[in-house]
Amino acid sequence: MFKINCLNPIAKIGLDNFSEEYAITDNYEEADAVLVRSASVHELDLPDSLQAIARAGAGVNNIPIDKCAEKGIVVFNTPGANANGVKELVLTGLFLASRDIIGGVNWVNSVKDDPDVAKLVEKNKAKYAGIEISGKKLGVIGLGAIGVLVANAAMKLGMEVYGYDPFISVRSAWHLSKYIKPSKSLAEIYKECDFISIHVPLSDATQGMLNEEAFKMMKNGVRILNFSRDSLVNEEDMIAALKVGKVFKYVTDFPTPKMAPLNEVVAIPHLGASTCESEDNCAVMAVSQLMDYLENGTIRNSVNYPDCDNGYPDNAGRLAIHHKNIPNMIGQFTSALAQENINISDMINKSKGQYAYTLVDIEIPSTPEIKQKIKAIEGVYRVRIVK
Ligand SMILES: NC(=O)c1ccc[n+]([C@@H]2O[C@H](COP(=O)([O-])OP(=O)(O)OC[C@H]3O[C@@H](n4cnc5c(N)ncnc54)[C@H](O)[C@@H]3O)[C@@H](O)[C@H]2O)c1
Ligand SMILES: O=C(O)CC[C@@H](O)C(=O)O
Repeated sequence: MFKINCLNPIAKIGLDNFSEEYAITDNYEEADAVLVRSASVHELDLPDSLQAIARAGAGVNNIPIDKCAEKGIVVFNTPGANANGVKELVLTGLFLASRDIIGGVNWVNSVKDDPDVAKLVEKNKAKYAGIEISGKKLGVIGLGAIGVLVANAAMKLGMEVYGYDPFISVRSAWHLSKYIKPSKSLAEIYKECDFISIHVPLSDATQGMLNEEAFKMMKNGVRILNFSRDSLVNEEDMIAALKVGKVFKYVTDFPTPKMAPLNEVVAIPHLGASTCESEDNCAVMAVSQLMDYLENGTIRNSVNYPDCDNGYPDNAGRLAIHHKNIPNMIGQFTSALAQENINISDMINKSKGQYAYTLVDIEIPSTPEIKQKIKAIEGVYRVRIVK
């Protein structure tokens, strides 16, 4: 029986896919695997029972992925599963940034009981006027699952779209419209674009990338959209740029105490992935990946371990070994098994950065003694008996 703990509410359609071999537990400390959305795992201990964490979503900055890797805990996410939900809100954001729609609606609410409201509207509406997005230049930074959908959709709405992503995947490149202009530098995006939307993961490399230096290069009155993570933007620098009108509107899915009260900021309560469809897609994908990992040792869409699939374990035994990606690990595994006169019937080894993963199928059922022998090898983080 595998015990699953949910750190956030997870869509029922996903949880319903767990077979009777699984039980949902309220006790994180005894969980074999955890499902999470935005709850932070950084402050939590990682119990020895924990084998996997599945993020029902894209961003994994709420999970200590290296610490997990070193304990042999595989961290999954669900690439693309909520991308359409986010894209639709980004399109909404483009329109909210083009005229002061929120300011105007709030003002109408403040005068709604006035019998002369219709006259007041005609007298005051100019304050909330703006521009059309058609014909304007949009810069999309990060052309992954979301960025590509945003770029293609904005192009269809008549925008001239520039895209920047030095690490674009083949899959994304396939899906990107040929009408999107590839930018060679961020500077080109900053200098050319009337609207800029950022779709990169938060990391040491991207933290604070929209800062004073970047704003200096931008057009006066640029509109900036951030549906990725708050600290991609340097808050003080953004506030300064808003005050002088360098940035006309900042639309963000991540309100902060300093940003939320500003008139030039449209602060949305992290709603990007909050649609029935996105929540269902993420839950179904996360649960499927967890089950395949727990039952077969298969890794799909992990952010700290490599993809690795040796199918259903149809030999007598299977060991899943998490280890450092250094020379002579496989040699030591095979020697250890040979010393016990155990024949290997199949084996697969994959690596991702400094971490590696080996699935070894053997001709006898795995035992705690075999597990212990492999675990004793220097550089091994975890050994799991799959079968
Ligand atoms: N608001 C929400 O509810 C919501 C929902 C989903 C995702 N997100 C956020 O959006 C981010 C993107 O999601 P996604 O599904 O498109 O992820 P993704 O992994 O498919 O795409 C990210 C893209 O950013 C690119 N990239 C990385 N560093 C870059 C850099 N320095 N400059 C330019 N491009 C760079 C990568 O090459 C990749 O193509 C997530 O990491 C998450 O933080 C927010
Ligand atoms: O789960 C959510 O609501 C937010 C998800 C989103 O921020 C993500 O990175 O996928």
